[in-house]
Amino acid sequence: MNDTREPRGRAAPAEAGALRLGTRRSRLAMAQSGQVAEAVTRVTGRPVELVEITTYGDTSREQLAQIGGTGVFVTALRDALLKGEVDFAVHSLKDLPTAQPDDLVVAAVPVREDPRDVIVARDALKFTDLPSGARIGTGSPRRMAQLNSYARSHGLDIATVPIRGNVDTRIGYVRGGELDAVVLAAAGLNRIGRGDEVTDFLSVDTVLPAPGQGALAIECRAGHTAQDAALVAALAELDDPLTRVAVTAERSLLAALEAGCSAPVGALADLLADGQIVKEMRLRGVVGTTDGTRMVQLSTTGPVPETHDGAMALGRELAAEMLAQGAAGLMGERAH
Ligand SMILES: NCc1[nH]cc(CCC(=O)O)c1CC(=O)O
Repeated sequence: MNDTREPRGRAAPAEAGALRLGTRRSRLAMAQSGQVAEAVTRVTGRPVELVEITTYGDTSREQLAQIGGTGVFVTALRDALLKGEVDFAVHSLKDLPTAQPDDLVVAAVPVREDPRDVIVARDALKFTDLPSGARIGTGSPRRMAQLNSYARSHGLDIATVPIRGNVDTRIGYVRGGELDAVVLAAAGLNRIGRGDEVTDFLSVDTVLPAPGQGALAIECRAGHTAQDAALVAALAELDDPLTRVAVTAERSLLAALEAGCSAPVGALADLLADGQIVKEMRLRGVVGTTDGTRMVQLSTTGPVPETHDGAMALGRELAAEMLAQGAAGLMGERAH
């Protein structure tokens, strides 16, 4: 067992052996890790072994996962990477802090899933068919702000109700009759095989998704050893450059607003195509108070940025315009 790796203090992946994928054990994390594991085996020819990383958050109550819990999990996965206990990790990009640690690198951002938010409502109801007085559960200030704003401007009498918990718990509120609907991300439901429970897709014109929603990040050590560098290079094959440029712009906007993953910020970069030819990219951003009374929503359209710096600049520029319109003053509050 004691091989030559030990004295270097950092276990490198065994040559041609299994790659170790660090994962949380939640249903969503296991599903997306399993899906990425298959893709990684396809491009590297190596088996992938899932290594469950448990944290205080996993062993205590689910609530913690909501109260800044994602940060706790990301940190635990990153620690395992840095210690050499695992070779790579898969994160939901929308839960990943915008600051990138020096010793780690996002080796791939695979093709994005559906970025939209959806509702799961009783009686297969569509969003606009929810009756007067309907109660919609969501713990996200971003979703609350936009749903309440839409309801105000369209004379819809609905109430957003703050809830917490995993997907099962949330959908359980609808099945149990406590709520008329809950809002979730299409991508998460699809990944755990529950996409058929969606009763309506919210147009991104109504609710802009969270920056990076629907996209994954495959993170590795930044290539200080030959094995690390080889893995980073191999995983690059799973990168989708257009998804990466879009999420880079969205996350740059989030960072420039100095907002965290629980802030009421929506952002989406989409590509305007002419047939198969991508023509331009449009970046939209929104910030609002959770009651939906005050919103700043802007967009910009231009050539698809050709570099990382270009995508970063696009996000920063839109954020600067939003800040000039008072965005900072709308981000102070939090959901109860
Ligand atoms: N905050 C929890 C979370 N983080 C990632 C997803 C799934 C969607 C995605 O990968 O963007 C979800 C669930 C949800 O918002 O419904």
